[in-house]
Amino acid sequence: MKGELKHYSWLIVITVLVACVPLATSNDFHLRVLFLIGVNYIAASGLNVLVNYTGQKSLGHAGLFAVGAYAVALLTARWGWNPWAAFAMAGVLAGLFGVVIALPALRVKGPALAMVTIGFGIVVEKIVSEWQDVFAGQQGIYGVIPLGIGGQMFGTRHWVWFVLALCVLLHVMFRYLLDGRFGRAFLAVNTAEVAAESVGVSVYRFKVLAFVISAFTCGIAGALIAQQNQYINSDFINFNLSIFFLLIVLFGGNSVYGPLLGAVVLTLLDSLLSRWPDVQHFTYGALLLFALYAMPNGLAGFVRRLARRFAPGLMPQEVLPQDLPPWQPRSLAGQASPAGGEALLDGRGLYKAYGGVVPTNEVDIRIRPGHVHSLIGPNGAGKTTLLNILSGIVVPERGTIRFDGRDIVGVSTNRIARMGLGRTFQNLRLFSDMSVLDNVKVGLHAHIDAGFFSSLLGVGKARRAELAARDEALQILDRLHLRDKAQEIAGNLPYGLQRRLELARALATHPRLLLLDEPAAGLNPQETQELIQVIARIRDIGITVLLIEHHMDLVMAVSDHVIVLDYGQKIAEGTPAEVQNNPRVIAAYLGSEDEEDDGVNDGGDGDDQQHQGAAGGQHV
Ligand SMILES: Nc1ncnc2c1ncn2[C@@H]1O[C@H](COP(=O)(O)OP(=O)(O)OP(=O)(O)O)[C@@H](O)[C@H]1O
Repeated sequence: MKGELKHYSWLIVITVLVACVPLATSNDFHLRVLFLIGVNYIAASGLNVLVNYTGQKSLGHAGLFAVGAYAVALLTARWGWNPWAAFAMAGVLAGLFGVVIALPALRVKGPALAMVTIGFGIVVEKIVSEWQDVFAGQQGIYGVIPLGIGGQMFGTRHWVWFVLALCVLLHVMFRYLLDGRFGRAFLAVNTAEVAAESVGVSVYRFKVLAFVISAFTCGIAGALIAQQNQYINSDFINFNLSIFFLLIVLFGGNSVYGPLLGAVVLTLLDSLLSRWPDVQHFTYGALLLFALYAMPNGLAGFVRRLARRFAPGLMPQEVLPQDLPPWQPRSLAGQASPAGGEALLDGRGLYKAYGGVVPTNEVDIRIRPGHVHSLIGPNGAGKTTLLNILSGIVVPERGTIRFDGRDIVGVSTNRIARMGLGRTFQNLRLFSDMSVLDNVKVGLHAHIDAGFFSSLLGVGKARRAELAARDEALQILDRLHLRDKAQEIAGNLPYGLQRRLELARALATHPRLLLLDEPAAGLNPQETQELIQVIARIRDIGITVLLIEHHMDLVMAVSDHVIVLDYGQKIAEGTPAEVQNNPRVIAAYLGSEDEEDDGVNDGGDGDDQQHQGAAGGQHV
């Protein structure tokens, strides 16, 4: 991990300094502010995963804070639970509520998601203020039992030390989690959901997980407030609290350190302005606007930019290993290929319509292992739709697909990717804010043996798996001559290299079958020549390829087998030479008076479809 020693040295120094504050002062107000900074950091540390990493903006997390606060209140004051057990249960219950609000979040995005979370916050607010019998509304629940050790309840100092210890623990755990496989997957879901699915990341699972993590930390924060005050009432739970939490993470910025910066600055500001509530709300609004406008990456991003500019030595830069052996795809070793003439992928009678347009019309497709297959056809012939069907992005209305002996119609894209079907996209879908190396590491996601808890705790196994993934990602980059770009931001690469990076990411999934959607689009002639060699090398290492291309030179140079689509129907297939001389193919590309009579365009409402010949020079 980057700058490990330096990080822990700083962490120890800061922790010791903060821990000394309660010894140096007995001023209750100052200690209370310190305690609140810690509580707000705890709430924001999980919300950071949801908002900044996964891109899900929530305006209802006061509701989850309430779940934690009322859980400890009811469990200890009403039902006599041990305060530690109640504290732990508060986090668990809030986590479960996180699943509840995650479910609508899987269907809606952006402003609609914000509305759903606001709705949740309002419902909780109403319940705790109106359901007097249980939650006692504004009057509140007294007698909440605080935490303590050996029968001694925590005093103000102990609370500060306890919250400090929790903050340090959460910081270390989130740093492990977010620097590894899970952090990359959250960011991937945020940047390009379809691409994340295509490399084996379940968007569904990671969105739910992010909600659960954020709910857990907000629940813990609520429990801390209720137990420290020994009291909770409905006035604590309001929309402003949700805004405050969101503001901390947006203002803090997209980094493990963001919530800390946000919590320190905004809690101090909150304490300073608490005497003037009107100015307080105005200031929050102004800060939010300022943060979004001037610091799109928050305070952490701003500090990072300053450090890069004025003190680059402070920025940790991972030292990458040199002289790694050439890459060999692990998953192919020892895997039996389908025997003899058996197809690796066998699609039959595939049909998909969009209204009157039928881009896939009763198509049969057989992909033989170890061969390069090309899928060609005029613009709008249905090539990308067919690729989307094969990779699970589009579900066909009819037809069957067997991949490697298993039926994959209706199976999620991420599961199909894990079975060994990798792909690239016609319009690049890189994780453009991540480094080149991290893009490839996301490709390796399903092959990194590090579960949630071992990643969170940074156990040896997870860290070794991370290092192995880094080395393998470098080997793949080396194979595609991108090794020297490993630490650059993917979105900053020239277009041709971005295309190559997408190919590297797809290779990292250890595909048995690789689908390439117009891999030469936008490449110059030299890059296209290099791509021909790359595809041949991919085939030589045992990966079967199906590619869509308009560049006929490339198709003819690399293909063992060519399939031609027109108006959603397969009109020809065979060797490049056979297809090249097929009159139906020539007619489809150049147009022919006999077209109508040939029945080539019988599929769907062909007349409605835009049917253009291939671009100049792309004749068969
Ligand atoms: N989600 C969709 N909704 C409606 N129509 C769609 C959708 N996806 C594809 N189509 C239509 O299906 C037809 C085939 O599109 P597709 O992208 O599969 O063709 P293509 O052969 O890959 O074209 P190109 O070579 O231009 O990329 C087009 O008419 C397109 O507008």
